[in-house]
Amino acid sequence: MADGESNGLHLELAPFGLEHIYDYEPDGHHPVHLGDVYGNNARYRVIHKLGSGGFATVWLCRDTEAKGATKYVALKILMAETSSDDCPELRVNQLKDAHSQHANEDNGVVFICLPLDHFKIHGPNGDHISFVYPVLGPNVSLSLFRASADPDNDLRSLGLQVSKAVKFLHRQGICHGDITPNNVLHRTTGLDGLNEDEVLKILGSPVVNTVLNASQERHHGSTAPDYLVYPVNWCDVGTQFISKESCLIDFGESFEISQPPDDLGIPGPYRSPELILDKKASFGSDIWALGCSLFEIRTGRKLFSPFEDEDSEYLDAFVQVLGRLPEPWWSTTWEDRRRRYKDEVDEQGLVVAALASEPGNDDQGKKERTVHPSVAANARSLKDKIAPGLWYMSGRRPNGDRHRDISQTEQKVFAELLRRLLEYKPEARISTEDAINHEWFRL
Ligand SMILES: Nc1ncnc2c1ncn2[C@@H]1O[C@H](COP(=O)(O)OP(=O)(O)OP(=O)(O)O)[C@@H](O)[C@H]1O
Repeated sequence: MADGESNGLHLELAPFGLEHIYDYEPDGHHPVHLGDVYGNNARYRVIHKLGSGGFATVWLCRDTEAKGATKYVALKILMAETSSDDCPELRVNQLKDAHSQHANEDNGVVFICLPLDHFKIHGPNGDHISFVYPVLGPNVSLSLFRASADPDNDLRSLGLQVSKAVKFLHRQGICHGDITPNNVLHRTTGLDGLNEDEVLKILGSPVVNTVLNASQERHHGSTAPDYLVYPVNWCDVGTQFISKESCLIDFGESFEISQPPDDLGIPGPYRSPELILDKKASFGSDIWALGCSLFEIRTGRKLFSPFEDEDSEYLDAFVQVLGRLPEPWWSTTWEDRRRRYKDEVDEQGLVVAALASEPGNDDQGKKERTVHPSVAANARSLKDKIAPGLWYMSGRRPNGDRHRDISQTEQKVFAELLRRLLEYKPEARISTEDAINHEWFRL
């Protein structure tokens, strides 16, 4: 029941899907309650929660100054400690300017979530930079699969939209730094113009989780809210409100190409080899993450998802599918390699396990053949990885998994695109400019 003890507070109900209660302290999250108002002239009134991440909470608000029809917006409130005047998320303002200069071009900016407004909130935990964004829906997920008459085409189209968004960013000299399917959300449609009751009927009424102190009583401090709010559950929202158009969010890891950071907070499955081995971030690391994301969008599965979330396990997963790493990574930089793999590859160019018990060894492979068919456990190429097709796992309903084959032709063409996005050396990877002209997007 308890969810973090550091500020002495805990939650009455399960903490799943909620921000950490211990992040409600000085420099942390701003405490928000339903009905609160923010912005100039108290313009934005909170009516629901849309989500939270490691650095922010995101709220559904009614824009009370909208003329004519009702209008809803998403209010993203950054933690105070990430609200510096040079915080990466402010880069979206720069993109907004670039957008107004190139408004009429088909340049991918429509697939980037640009702010409508921004301001600071002064609260008990500090000053919080806050952005007003359009209200977006779920990340690329079952929703589309549920609704689509032609999921193959729709998923490729989503892939093209993300690629175009990244192309636009790179043209502006900006790397996103955190390209993952979690940061690609569907746009919503049909909410503006409805009254608040109607919107809550569609999205579900907010459910709250009371914050308690060590004596199991409601707390009375100012740094935490009285309750946390569970976010909208998009699985229960009618697909007619979820558009087939997508939008890239979260610029919290973004950087100018001229000033790359020493590392990125991007999750393991999307980290490129040069990020892991040389701590180098560049356009190339975005392209690698785009390749992993396109695979996941199209197949519903992660391309690289070792059992343990550790660098060496990811490198292992790469060489199983993509072959030996180039030098000096293979012989020098990846210290654990010699323990795992022989120096030489086999006659087909595949890596050879050094020990009988290591991944890549056939005996190990045989044991793994009993796993779920969506897991291409013995895949030794990108085509092998794609071969199990599109899978959506439903943790919610028994037998709720959904499957769809991917044609042999598409497997071959898609593997060819991924191979070019996932070249080991970042400078050898295809640019987004060339990627969007690839045959896969025209199937
Ligand atoms: N404009 C939006 N409309 C609807 N929901 C949104 C919007 N922006 C963000 N969200 C939801 O809020 C969650 C957190 O947002 P975001 O990823 O931008 O926060 P963060 O703290 O910067 O994230 P992270 O820890 O993932 O880097 C998202 O995963 C998404 O579910």
